Amino acid sequence: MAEKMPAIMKTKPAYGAELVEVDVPKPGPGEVLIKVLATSICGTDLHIYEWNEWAQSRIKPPQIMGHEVAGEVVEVGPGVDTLQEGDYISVETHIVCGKCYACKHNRYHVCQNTKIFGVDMDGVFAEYAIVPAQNAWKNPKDMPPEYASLQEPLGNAVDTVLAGPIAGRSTLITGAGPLGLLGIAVAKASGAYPVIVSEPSEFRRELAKKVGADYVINPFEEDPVKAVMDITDGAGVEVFLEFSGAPKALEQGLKATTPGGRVSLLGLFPRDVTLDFNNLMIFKALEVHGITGRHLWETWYTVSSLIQSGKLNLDPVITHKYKGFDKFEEAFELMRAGKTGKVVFFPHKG
Ligand SMILES: NC(=O)c1ccc[n+]([C@@H]2O[C@H](COP(=O)([O-])OP(=O)(O)OC[C@H]3O[C@@H](n4cnc5c(N)ncnc54)[C@H](O)[C@@H]3O)[C@@H](O)[C@H]2O)c1
Ligand SMILES: C[C@@H](O)[C@H](N)C(=O)O
Ligand SMILES: [Zn+2]
Ligand SMILES: [Zn+2]
Repeated sequence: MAEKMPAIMKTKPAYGAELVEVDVPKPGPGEVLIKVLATSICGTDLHIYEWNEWAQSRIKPPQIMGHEVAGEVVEVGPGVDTLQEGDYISVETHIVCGKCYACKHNRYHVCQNTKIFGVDMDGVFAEYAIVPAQNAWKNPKDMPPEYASLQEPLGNAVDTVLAGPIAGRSTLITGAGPLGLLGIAVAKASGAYPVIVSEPSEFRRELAKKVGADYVINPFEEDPVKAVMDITDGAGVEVFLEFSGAPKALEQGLKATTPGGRVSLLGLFPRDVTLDFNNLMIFKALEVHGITGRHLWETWYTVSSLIQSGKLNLDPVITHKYKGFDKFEEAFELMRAGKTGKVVFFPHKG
C-alpha cells in the first residue's frame, strides 16, 4: 500500500478546498482503515467548501472533507472485533455517546452529544480513510459502491418518506435537490401515487421526472396549491414531504395537504419561519414530523433492503461520476450552481 495519498482538504478558513498529498493514516484503537471505493458529495460538504456561517462556527481546518462513503477494510486497529480485513462497509455519520437521556431511550438519532464523521474529524475525500468501527455498516458484496455510498443520505430520505403510511397515498414533495430526488425514488419504490414534485429548477424537474415523479410543478410559474388541488380533485395530498428548506414551500405544502394528512419536514430553513399555525396545522389536525439524521440502526436495514430489492431508481439521481479527485473544483461548482443530482468520486483511478 502507498504511504502517501491525495485528499480534498479544507486547508484554510476561506472559500474552497485544496487537493493535497498526505500520509496514509494508521488506525488507532477502535478504528479501521478503509480503501475508499466511492464517496459522494453532500450539501454539508458544499457548505464547508463555501465556508458559510455554520461551517465557520464548526469546522477546524486543516481537515479532510467528505462523509458519504463505500470502502473496503484494509487494516484493523487495536480492540476492534466487529470488523476484519476485506469487509465492505459504509459509515453512519452520527457518532453518538450511548450515555445521554436520548441514547438511553434508544433515540440515538437525537443524541445530544453527537459528533459528525467528516465534519468534526477527518473524512473520506481521500484514497484511504480512518473510520470508527462502531459506526461501520457492512454491505453485501454485490452492492455497487456508488449505491452503497448513497445509503447515508438515503437514510434521511427514508426517514422522511416512511415516517408514516405512504403506499397508495397522494404525495407532494417540495424541493428536488439531491435529497428530494432520493425522496422521490423512495416514495415511488414504496408505492406512493401520485407523486407531485414542486421544484423551480428546470434541470431538477427533468431529473425528478426521470426518477419517477408523476407530476412536476414550477412553483415560480404556477401556484403549487392550485396544481395539487386540481390533481387531487380538490382533496389535497395525504402526505407532504418538505425537502427544500424554503419557507414559501413549507407554507404552500401545508395549504396543499388534506386535513388529517401527514407532514414530514427534512429541509432546514435559513431563518425563523412565520406561519398561520392555527389554520395551516392545528385546525387541519395535521400529523407533523421533524426529521433528523437516521434511526440507528433500523433505517440502515431499510435502506440496504430497498437497494437490494432493485426497486430504487437511483441511476438518474447520480448525474456525475469522477475517477480520481483532479476535477473536484468543477464538481463542487456544478453542485453549487444546482446543475447536479448526486456527484460520486471513485478515488482510485485504476
Ligand atoms: N434534517 C436533516 O437531518 C437533514 C439532513 C440532510 C439535509 N437536510 C436539508 O435538506 C434539504 C435538502 O437537501 P439538498 O442537499 O437536496 O439541498 P438543495 O439545496 O440542493 O435542494 C433544495 C432544492 O429546493 C429547491 N427549492 C428552492 N425553493 C423552492 C421552493 N419555493 N419550492 C420548491 N423547491 C424549492 C431548490 O431549487 C433545490 O433544488 C436542505 O435544506 C438540507 O439542509 C436536512
Ligand atoms: C452529516 C449530514 O450532512 C448528514 N446528511 C446527516 O444526516 O446528518
Ligand atoms: Zn451529509
Ligand atoms: Zn447520546
